[in-house]
Amino acid sequence: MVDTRPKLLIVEDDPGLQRQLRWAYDDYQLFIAGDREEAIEFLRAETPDVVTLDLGLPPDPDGTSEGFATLEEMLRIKPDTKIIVASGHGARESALHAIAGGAYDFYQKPVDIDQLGLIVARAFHLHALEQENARLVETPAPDDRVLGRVVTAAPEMLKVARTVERVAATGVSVLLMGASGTGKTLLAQGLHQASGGAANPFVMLNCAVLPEAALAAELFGVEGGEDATSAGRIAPAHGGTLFLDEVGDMPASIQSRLLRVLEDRGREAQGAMHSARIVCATQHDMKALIAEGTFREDLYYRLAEVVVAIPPLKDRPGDAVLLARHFLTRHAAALNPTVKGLAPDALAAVDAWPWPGNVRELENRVRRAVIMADGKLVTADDLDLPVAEGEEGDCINLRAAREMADRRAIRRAIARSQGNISGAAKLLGISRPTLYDLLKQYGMQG
Ligand SMILES: Nc1ncnc2c1ncn2[C@@H]1O[C@H](COP(=O)(O)OP(=O)(O)OP(=O)(O)O)[C@@H](O)[C@H]1O
Repeated sequence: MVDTRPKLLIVEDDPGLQRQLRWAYDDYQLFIAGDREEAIEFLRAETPDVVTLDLGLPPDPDGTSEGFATLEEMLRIKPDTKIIVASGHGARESALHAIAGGAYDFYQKPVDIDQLGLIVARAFHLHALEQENARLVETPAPDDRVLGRVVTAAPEMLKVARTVERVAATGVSVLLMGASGTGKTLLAQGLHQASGGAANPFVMLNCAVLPEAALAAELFGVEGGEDATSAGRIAPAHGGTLFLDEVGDMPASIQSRLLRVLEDRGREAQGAMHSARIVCATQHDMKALIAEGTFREDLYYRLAEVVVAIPPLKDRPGDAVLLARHFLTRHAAALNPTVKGLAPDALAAVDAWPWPGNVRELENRVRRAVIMADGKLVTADDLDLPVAEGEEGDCINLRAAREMADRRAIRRAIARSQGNISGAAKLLGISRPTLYDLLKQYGMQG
């Protein structure tokens, strides 16, 4: 059977530690190298995503020169490898130096297997996110779209889209249930497109917003009126799709009238064929509204022949990052073409945030971040999201933490010196060329 576990390479010359580490990682395919040559061989042959590297390797087991040479060579061969370096007692300096040289993180010897396990798991997670991001950059957007404009790769949402597609052709009434911003309107539009009546109008009426009289006029028409709407959206021969948003807020009198119309329509098969198809949406628990007497049960069964539950964004693994990329590309083109992507801390933050406002919140944050970003990459700070901690709440990626702190300080100094680079450098206590180097390194604008 093919082993599909992620690959972890351990570069460690101490046989005792090798044994200890070999038993510690059941979740990964392990490769253990005792020196640089072996490590490079494994890297080329197995292309592991994550490597733990002891800096003290033969022929310099008490120094760090061989470890640094291995680090450099590995990153040259496979720059996306997440390399976690081990530093001995009092060797924090060399660990920081390794991070400046491209290592992902470090851990202190003697090895604490649990702590190292967390760092390794986080490295795999981040690597997977970066790969996903790179894949999305390369993949033309329409591949991740269903029902025309719904962007998703989550099985939970693909199932929803498939259900909508299937019912589109049948003419049954559909109730879309989901929290605010989950995409109910978008799905209703998708359903309309997928149904034969796409050439006919898509009419949306919000039952929570329209005053009762206006809602009644829209639905049932105005006596004596002459234009198309005066006959009412629900009238036979109107065709198309009538989308009743927030249907749970429909006033009682309108509920009764609508039920009568639908019952009549059910009796006249001919009329039904040409009249509008009704799609409803709600963020309320309709069964609870029925139980408390605010919504008619008989009308509910007319309107909800098929009920489609739309999962919140937090329950669609991977979709937040996918959608963030999608909105970033779209808004950057219009608002700030310098912006090209999401920084690693932004990716991790988007992935970790619970998105109480669902896709609408995500789109708003990305739009604002695209406007605010002062470099090529949008950061967690631009998105106004907290930087994601490790799943267990500890282990810091020092390089990312340092970069973020640098970015914040630089931004502040430039703002305070009103864009004057010499002034900003002075405030930061560094030379002008160093500030220019940092601006270049972080893709920021002076
Ligand atoms: N899967 C998705 N792919 C692309 N865009 C999406 C997706 N889901 C939602 N959106 C976008 O997010 C925004 C909010 O979606 P939508 O208006 O459909 O949500 P809603 O559930 O109807 O919200 P509300 O209950 O507040 O009316 C819209 O701009 C919509 O185009």
